[in-house]
Amino acid sequence: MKVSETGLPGVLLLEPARFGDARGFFSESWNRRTLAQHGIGIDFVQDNHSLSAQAGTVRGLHFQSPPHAQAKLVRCGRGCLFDVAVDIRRGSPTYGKWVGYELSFENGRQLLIPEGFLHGFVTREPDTEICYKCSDYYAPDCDGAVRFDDPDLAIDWRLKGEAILSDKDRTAPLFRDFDSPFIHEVRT
Ligand SMILES: Cc1cn([C@H]2C[C@H](O)[C@@H](COP(=O)(O)OP(=O)(O)O[C@H]3O[C@@H](C)C(=O)[C@@H](O)[C@H]3O)O2)c(=O)[nH]c1=O
Repeated sequence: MKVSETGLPGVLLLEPARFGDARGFFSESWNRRTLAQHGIGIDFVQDNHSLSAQAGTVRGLHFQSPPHAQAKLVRCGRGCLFDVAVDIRRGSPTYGKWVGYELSFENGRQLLIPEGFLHGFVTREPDTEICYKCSDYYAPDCDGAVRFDDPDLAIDWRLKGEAILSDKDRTAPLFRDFDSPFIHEVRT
């Protein structure tokens, strides 16, 4: 397992080992002990899986507020997607900054997104599946969103045409009108 830091402290890129043979490959997609050896001790309680039929489908940018904030460990089960995390911890030196990585069935990469970040993705291929572990249960009352194409966030989604969106995501608030429930904790 290779673990790399990203431009946002706490957001990590994980590359689990793959063991290829004549049949295909084997890979441990999640191993609590291996992650603990890398200092990642998140207690995941829910696995999510969604399919997006068309390339250019955007889901996000989403979060759940405390007390049901979620850390997420994201991977692509089929196809290819561009996965994005945005720091929304007020007072953070990287508040409003984003990172994005291509996660695909081919590359097997995973993105670890802690609490206090927006999460979203765009699919690059038809019939793309995303699988992610969450550290808290779905809590619709704590569900929130920010517009994926917000001009202040200026995320480069590299979309070729119009994004395919849910009604919720189409009407999400702009970042400047968004009152983040997260505060950056300074560790001494
Ligand atoms: C997220 C979620 C949704 N649902 C239901 C609610 C709704 O009827 C249906 C579709 O929900 P949504 O439109 O919110 O699904 P989607 O737009 O895929 O939402 C997801 O987007 C990505 C980017 C995330 O990071 C996730 O946390 C989640 O917010 O599924 C659950 O039952 N459990 C869940 O955990």
